[in-house]
Amino acid sequence: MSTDPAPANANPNPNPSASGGPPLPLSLRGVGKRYGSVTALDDVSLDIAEGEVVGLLGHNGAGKTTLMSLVAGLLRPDAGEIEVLGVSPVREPRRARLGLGLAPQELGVYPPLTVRQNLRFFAELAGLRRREAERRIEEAAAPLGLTDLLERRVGRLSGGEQRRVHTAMALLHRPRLLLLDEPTAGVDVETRARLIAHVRELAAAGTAVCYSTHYLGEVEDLGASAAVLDHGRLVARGTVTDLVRDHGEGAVELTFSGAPPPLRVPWPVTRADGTLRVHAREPHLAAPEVLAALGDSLPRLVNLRVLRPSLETVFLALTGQRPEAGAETGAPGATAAAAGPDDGRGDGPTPPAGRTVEAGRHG
Ligand SMILES: Nc1ncnc2c1ncn2[C@@H]1O[C@H](COP(=O)(O)OP(=O)(O)OP(=O)(O)O)[C@@H](O)[C@H]1O
Repeated sequence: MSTDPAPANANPNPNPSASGGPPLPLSLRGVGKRYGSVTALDDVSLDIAEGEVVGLLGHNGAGKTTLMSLVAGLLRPDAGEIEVLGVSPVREPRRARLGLGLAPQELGVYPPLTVRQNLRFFAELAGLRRREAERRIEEAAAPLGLTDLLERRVGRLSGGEQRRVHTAMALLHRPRLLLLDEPTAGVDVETRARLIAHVRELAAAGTAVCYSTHYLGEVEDLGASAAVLDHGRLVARGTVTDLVRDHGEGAVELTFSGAPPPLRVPWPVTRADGTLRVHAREPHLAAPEVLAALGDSLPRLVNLRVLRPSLETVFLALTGQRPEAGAETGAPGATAAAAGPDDGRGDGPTPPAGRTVEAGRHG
């Protein structure tokens, strides 16, 4: 994964509507949502401007799907205000829906019907007349590589092809706000590249896109900015460059056979799921000293990774866990074996809430 890409669509003015411009494609203010005793979203404020792609990041259960469902009017918020192009999906759900397209995480295709019949059905639901619908079907199918599959039954398509059909359905009425909930889950490299290229084209033409994913590389490929949810709270929002500057500490990551040993180094150390992370601004320079500090435990070291500041280390710093789905199986946050204060050298970051410094030498 490369770092510091030039964000193609960073939003210089986060809230044009507040300065008297046209309404934003999406505006959330203090939005909260609970399911019984579970707080799925807590005081979330987020804007998406015309032509902006926002990569919505967060671990399983962070609140991404809930956010999209609220915006699409499928759920009602318990607190706060949502506007889609200036229209409230709570007060005027039908009008708000006209401006948005949603491709939910769960596939919503009808296997016995052909691709064209599936798309036609959704075009009709979106209120398109027959001739217009046929034009839009061709228009949505081509960039997603579906033209040659239009007369095939969806049930006979591969999983990745079905997901492309599912995505095309959300595009038929040319929405100004597009909500894509993990659109590349389970698709191959080619489908992913095609989808990302098309999202970039749509954004270049002015579509605002909220794109949830567990693959951080996609945020950079999309030229997107990022919004990070952690336990229902929006913990970061900005361009990749800004987030890396503000939160992108580096780390030396060590994996051992058996339990990680205690480690005395002049940088903060955290442990999560059997992995030690030594947090240093220049991890490649810290690595030799970290190795030397292992002493008798060195033969048990099975992997060492130098994590240069990137969106991945931003995510780690903010959530305490790796980004990939299923990469971490433990509970969020790191477990402290022994707490100790920062050494005050200034080259190690202060771990955020939810992570505990394990052992830092006082120097
Ligand atoms: N219908 C529901 N009833 C009760 N709890 C729910 C319901 N839907 C979601 N939750 C809970 O709300 C929280 C947020 O879930 P949500 O599906 O929005 O997360 P997510 O970020 O989309 O996760 P994933 O990456 O797994 O799709 C989780 O704790 C989840 O268990």
